[in-house]
Amino acid sequence: MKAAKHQIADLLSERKTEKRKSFAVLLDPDKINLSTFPKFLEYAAGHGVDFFFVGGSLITNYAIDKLIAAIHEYTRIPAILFPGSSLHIEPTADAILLLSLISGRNPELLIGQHVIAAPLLKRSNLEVLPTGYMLIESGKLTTVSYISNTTPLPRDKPGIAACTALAGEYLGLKNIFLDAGSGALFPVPGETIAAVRAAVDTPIIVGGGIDSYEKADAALHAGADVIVVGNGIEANQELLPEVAACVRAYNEKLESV
Ligand SMILES: CC(C)=CCC/C(C)=C/CC/C(C)=C/CC/C(C)=C/COP(=O)(O)OP(=O)(O)O
Ligand SMILES: O=P(O)(O)OC[C@@H](O)CO
Ligand SMILES: [Mg+2]
Repeated sequence: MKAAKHQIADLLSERKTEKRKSFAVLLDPDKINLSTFPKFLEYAAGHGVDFFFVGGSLITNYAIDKLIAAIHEYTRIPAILFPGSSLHIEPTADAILLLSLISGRNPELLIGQHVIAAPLLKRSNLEVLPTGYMLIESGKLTTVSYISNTTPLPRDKPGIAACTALAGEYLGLKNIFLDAGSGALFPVPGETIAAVRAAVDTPIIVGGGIDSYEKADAALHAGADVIVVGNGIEANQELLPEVAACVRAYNEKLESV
């Protein structure tokens, strides 16, 4: 096997050790207007976004390559694929969250798509980030739950989430992603994040329904390492500097201790 790239994995694990938090913006390829995108990219870079996650459960507009090219042209922010299927692999991205949907029992999303993706990933120069992906019930049926044909974990059972994450870590997954689902009514509960934080040593990514400073802050305090925001910023771009300020405030507080 050719030498693997570890840049983003190393960054995530260093930041986790230093308890420094990161902010990822989810870009839905179906919702990006390429003519206004450069302006948005400069705005995001100016406010200190750490990562772009690029993807969706269902993508109908196959312009991921153009989106990645613009990210590289206008920013130095890593473009990380967040794929719903092996059709969403774009080799010009910097990395890919190789999700295994461990909260579900759909073999296609535990290992099936990965077998199809493996030779493409090997040929690409993508950094592979093996990630245990867990859906948490969030008050409504989300696109990802419907498309994946899986039942999310109950939101009042942090113990099940902790055991699932721990099993994922024992299986060798290097990150845990707790997702309430895009546009969730309720974000992942703090108790669930805290239980998973206590169970595993991996970086924890948290997303779904984070649409305010307070919700971002609650997730960070519960133990999230990376906060992901998509829909909230699509609806109101002012949310981007708000969440960025929340992550920055958390990190600055650390430095002053
Ligand atoms: C192995 C490879 C390459 C792919 C499979 C990856 C797996 C297991 C995916 C799990 C299931 C899945 C469909 C994940 C998609 C997650 C995602 C990018 C969500 C973003 O939000 P949307 O669900 O698109 O919500 P909207 O309806 O708001 O657009
Ligand atoms: O769009 P939102 O609700 O911010 O969710 C982001 C991401 O975690 C969804 O997979
Ligand atoms: Mg989408």
